[in-house]
Amino acid sequence: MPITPPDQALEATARERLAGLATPAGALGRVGELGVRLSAMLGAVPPPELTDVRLVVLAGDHGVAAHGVSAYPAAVTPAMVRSLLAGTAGASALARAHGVRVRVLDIAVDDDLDGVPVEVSAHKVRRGSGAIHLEDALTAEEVRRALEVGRAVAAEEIAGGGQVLISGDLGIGNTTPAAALVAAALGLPAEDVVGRGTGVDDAGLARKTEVVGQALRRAGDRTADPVATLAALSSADLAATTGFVLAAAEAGVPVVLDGLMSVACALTAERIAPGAAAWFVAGHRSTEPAQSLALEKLGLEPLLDLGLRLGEGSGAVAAVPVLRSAVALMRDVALLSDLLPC
Ligand SMILES: O=C(O)c1ccc[n+]([C@@H]2O[C@H](COP(=O)([O-])O)[C@@H](O)[C@H]2O)c1
Ligand SMILES: Cc1cc2nc[nH]c2cc1C
Repeated sequence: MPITPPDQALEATARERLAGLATPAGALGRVGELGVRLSAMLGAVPPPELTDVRLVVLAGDHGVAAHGVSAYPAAVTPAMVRSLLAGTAGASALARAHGVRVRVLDIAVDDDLDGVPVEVSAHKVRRGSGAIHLEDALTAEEVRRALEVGRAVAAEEIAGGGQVLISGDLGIGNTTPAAALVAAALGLPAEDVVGRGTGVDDAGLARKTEVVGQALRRAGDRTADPVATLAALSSADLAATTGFVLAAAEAGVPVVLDGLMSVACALTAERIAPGAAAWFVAGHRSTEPAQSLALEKLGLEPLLDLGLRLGEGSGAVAAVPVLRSAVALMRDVALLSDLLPC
């Protein structure tokens, strides 16, 4: 589906309102710019209060995790799914602090998740995804299903009243396929995109760079096509995340992007449907180099830069108060013309 950009006329009206506020010209800096963008995206000047912001964490495991690319074992993935469900993960704490709803979905966790509510795995595509340096992450049919799952979940959240969506990720090893997606999209070598993820040492970083390089060579010229790239180099959870952000952009609903996984999928969505990035707000800058490279390509400047590298949607959730600040300024500040005698 083609992307309809945010309303240009509303953006112009919002820009006029910002210029007329009882502040020195430009004094609201990028918060003012965000207020203008949110007005256009949310369809009103001033924009409505953000009372319904929704985080969906799409979890999955990755074949590369068995090849020395992470500082942690794959057993962490199901453990953190349970923690998110219990409300004890980092993103849970931030979401509670900032009034953000959290939904956790098992898209490709390599575990039965016994005892976890069945709806958490209702959209499961498969257990784990292929080790991308040795085999394709997904079949073409699995890519199609994962994209569809992500789209369906976004549609559910929008139908339920979500004004702003956030995609969160969870899965040991996922910074390896995400870095590969960015390298493929930007035509960069492995050395430029690979970071330390959960904190691998120098030997781990070298292994990870080799894995990404091998994966890119294996994918060959399929990287010219974004959907073929998802089959070769991503995972079911990353393909679902791509479908999630794509469907939000198609529906004209803003998405606050998080760290590397969220931004790699946003970049893939922009490759599939040019113009999607107009609906994305960069929540924060991750420490992963590929995230910054992808944000630059998307033309997005992150709101926060706090050295976060947690994932789970945490950086995007931390940025929600900045979005609410932008909305409050657009709504509640007087016009200078109303304060000055004529
Ligand atoms: O959001 C990020 O940019 C980010 C950067 C580093 C690590 N993470 C999280 O850590 C896990 C992946 O790290 P790794 O080293 O196992 O590839 C995964 O669960 C992510 O949510 C997330
Ligand atoms: C403990 C832990 C929590 C996480 N949350 C997202 N990725 C993670 C990775 C680890 C290792």
